[in-house]
Amino acid sequence: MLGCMKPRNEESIRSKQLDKELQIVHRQFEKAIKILLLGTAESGKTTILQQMKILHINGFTEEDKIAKIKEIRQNIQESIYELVVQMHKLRIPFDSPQNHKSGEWILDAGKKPQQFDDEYTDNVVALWNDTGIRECYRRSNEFQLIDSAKYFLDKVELIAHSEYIPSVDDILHSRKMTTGINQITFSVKIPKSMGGGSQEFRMFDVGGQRDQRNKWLQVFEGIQAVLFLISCSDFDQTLREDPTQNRLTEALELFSGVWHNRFLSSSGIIVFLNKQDIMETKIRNGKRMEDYYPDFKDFKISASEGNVFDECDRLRLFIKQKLINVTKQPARRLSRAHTQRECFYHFTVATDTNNIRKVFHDVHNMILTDNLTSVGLI
Ligand SMILES: Nc1nc2c(ncn2[C@@H]2O[C@H](COP(=O)(O)OP(=O)(O)OP(=O)(O)O)[C@@H](O)[C@H]2O)c(=O)[nH]1
Ligand SMILES: [Mg+2]
Repeated sequence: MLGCMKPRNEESIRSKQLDKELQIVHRQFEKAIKILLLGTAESGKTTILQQMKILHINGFTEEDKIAKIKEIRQNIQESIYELVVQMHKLRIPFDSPQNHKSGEWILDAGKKPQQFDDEYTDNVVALWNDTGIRECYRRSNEFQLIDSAKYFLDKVELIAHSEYIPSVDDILHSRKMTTGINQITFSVKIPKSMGGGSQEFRMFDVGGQRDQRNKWLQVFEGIQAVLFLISCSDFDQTLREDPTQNRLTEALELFSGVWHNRFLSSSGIIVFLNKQDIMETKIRNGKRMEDYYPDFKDFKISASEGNVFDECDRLRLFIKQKLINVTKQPARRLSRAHTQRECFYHFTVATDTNNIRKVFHDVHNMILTDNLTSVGLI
C-alpha cells in the first residue's frame, strides 16, 4: 500500500510545483514588459517608437499623416534657413546674384514663415541647386543641421504640393525634439518554442537633450530593458546645447552614467549603434575618424570579431569597443548590479523598417528568454 502511495504523492507534489511555475510564468506574461529608450538628443529614440507603431500596432492613420505635414515643412524651413545663415558665416559665395537674392528672401521670411507657397518653394529649389549651398551642406558638421535636411530638401516640390500626404518614410525621417515622456503599448507573439501566446510590451520614450534628462528618473521604476541608442555618425559633430562638446563623447559619457546607474542595475541593457547609413556616407565622403579620435589610428580589431572589410567596419567596432570598455569599468558604488551583467549590441538604421524588424525579433526573444530565465524555466 505504502509502496503505491509514494509515487502518487511525488506525482501530486510535482504537479503542484508545475502549476505554481506556470502561474508564475502566467503572471510574468500578464504584466507588460517595460522597455525604456535612452540616449542623447537626435540619437533616434522617437524613430524607434514610430517603428514599433508600424511593426506592432496599426501604423499611421490618414489623420496621423496629415498631422505630420506641418512638422515636415518646418524641417525644410529650418534647414534652408540655417544653410543660408551659415553661407554668410562660412563666407561661401552663391553661384549667382539671383541665388544670393533667394538667400536674402529666405532670411527675410524667417525660420518659420507662414506660407509654403510657390514663391517660397521656388527660392528653396534655386538655393538647393546652388553649388555654394551644397558645399555648405557638406560642411554641416560645423554647425547644427538636422540629419534629414537632404532627404526633405530633395523632395521640396512634392512636399509643397497642396495635396501632399506624407509617406511612412517621410514620417520616419521627420524630426521633432521630444520634451515629455511618451509611451506606447503593443503585443508580440511568443514563439511556440517558448510556450506560445503573446506578451505585452510598454515602451517609454524620453527627451535626450541635457535639460530633458532630469525627467528620466520618473520612469526608471520596474524597467526590464533599456534600449540605449548611440548615433555612430556623431563623431564629427558637437552638441546643439553645448558646441564645445563632441556628440559622440557626450553619448559615451551618458552610456557610462546609464550602465552604472543604481536604479537601472537590474535592467537588461541593449545598445543600438544607430545611424549606420549616415556614418557610412561620411566615411565614403572622406571623413576621418582619427581627426576627432586620435586613438582610432592604432585601433586593432580582435580576431573574435571575424571579417573586417573596410574603414566603416573598423569604425563601428571602435565605437562598440569604447562601449565595452565602459561595461568593464568597476562599479562606481556598491549596487545590486550582478557583476556578470551582459550588454547586447546591434548595428542599426532606425529609419529602415526591415532592419528594425530583424533587430527587434532578436531583442524580443532575448527579453522573453531573460523573463523565463528569471522565473527559472530556462
Ligand atoms: N538616416 C538616418 N536618420 C535617422 C536614423 N535614426 C534617426 N534618424 C533621424 O534622426 C532624427 C532624430 O531622430 P529622433 O528619433 O527624433 O531622435 P531622438 O533620440 O528621439 O531625439 P530627442 O527627442 O531630442 O531625444 C530624425 O530626423 C530621424 O529621422 C538613422 O539610423 N538613419
Ligand atoms: Mg525623441
